[in-house]
Amino acid sequence: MKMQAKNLNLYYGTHQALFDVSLEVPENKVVALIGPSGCGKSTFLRTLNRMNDLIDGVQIDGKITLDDRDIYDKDVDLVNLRKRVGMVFQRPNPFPMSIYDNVAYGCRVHGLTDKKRLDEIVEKSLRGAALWDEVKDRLDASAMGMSGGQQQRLCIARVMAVEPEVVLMDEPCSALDPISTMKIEELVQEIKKEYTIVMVTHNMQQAARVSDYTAFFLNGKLIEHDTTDVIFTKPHDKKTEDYITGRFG
Ligand SMILES: Nc1ncnc2c1ncn2[C@@H]1O[C@H](COP(=O)(O)OP(=O)(O)OP(=O)(O)O)[C@@H](O)[C@H]1O
Repeated sequence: MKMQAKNLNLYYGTHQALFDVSLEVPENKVVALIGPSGCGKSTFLRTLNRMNDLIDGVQIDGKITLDDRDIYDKDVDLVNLRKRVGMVFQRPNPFPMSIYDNVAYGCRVHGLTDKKRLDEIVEKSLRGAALWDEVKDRLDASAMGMSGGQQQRLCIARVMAVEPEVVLMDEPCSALDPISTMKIEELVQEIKKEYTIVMVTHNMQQAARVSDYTAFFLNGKLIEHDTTDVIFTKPHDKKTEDYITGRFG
C-alpha cells in the first residue's frame, strides 16, 4: 500500500472529528472520499500530509504510513513529507507572480537554481497539467490573469513540478465551470499513471467517473470503502446506499 491509515482518531480540542478510521490507498489509483458536509472528509485528507499540524489544538492518535513508514514519527521531516505528498486546494491559489515562477517555485525552495533544468521542469509540468499550449507564449505573464480553470491546472502543475508521489485534492473542481471540471477530471485520469491520488468530492458523478476506490464518511466515521463500482452499484451498508441514492446528505 502506498498509504495506510490505521485506527485514526482526530480531535479539534474536545471535539472528536474522526473515529477509528482505517483506510488503504493503493499506488497509482484514485481514491475518492465522499459524504455529507462536515463528515470529516477534508480533515481526513489533511492528516495524510499533516496539514492539520498547522491548526491549534489538534490531537491525533492512530497511525498513518507512507511506504510503510509512520508519517507521525518524531523524526519525520515535514518539508520532505509535503514534497512527497502534495496538495491541491478547493480554490485555485496561484501565487501573485508569473506563470513560470509559480511552477518553478517549489523547485527553487528545494534549492534548484539551474535555469535550463528549471525551464525543462516548468515545461514538463505544464504539459503534464494540460496547460502548456495555452500558456507557452506568456510564461512571464501574471498567473492572476488566468481563468479559474487555468489557475487550478497551474496549481496542479506547481504540485507536479516537485515530483510528489501522492497528490491530495480537496474538491479541486468546486470553483470551476463544467468544461474546466471535465479537463481536471481527464487530467486526474492521465496523471494517476505516475501518481497516487486521494480526492475529496461532493459530486458523486465525479467520484464515479474518476476514482478506482471510494470511501464513504458519515459523522467522522468511515462507513464503508470498496471499489467505486461496488460502492455505487451494490454497497454493503444501508447508510451508503441511502447516501448514494440521494435519500440524505
Ligand atoms: N479547524 C477546525 N477547528 C475546529 N473544528 C473543525 C476544524 N475544521 C473542521 N472542523 C470540524 O470537524 C468536522 C469535520 O469537518 P471537515 O471539514 O473535515 O468535514 P468535510 O466532510 O470535509 O465537510 P465539507 O464537505 O463541508 O467540506 C466538522 O464538525 C467541523 O466543524
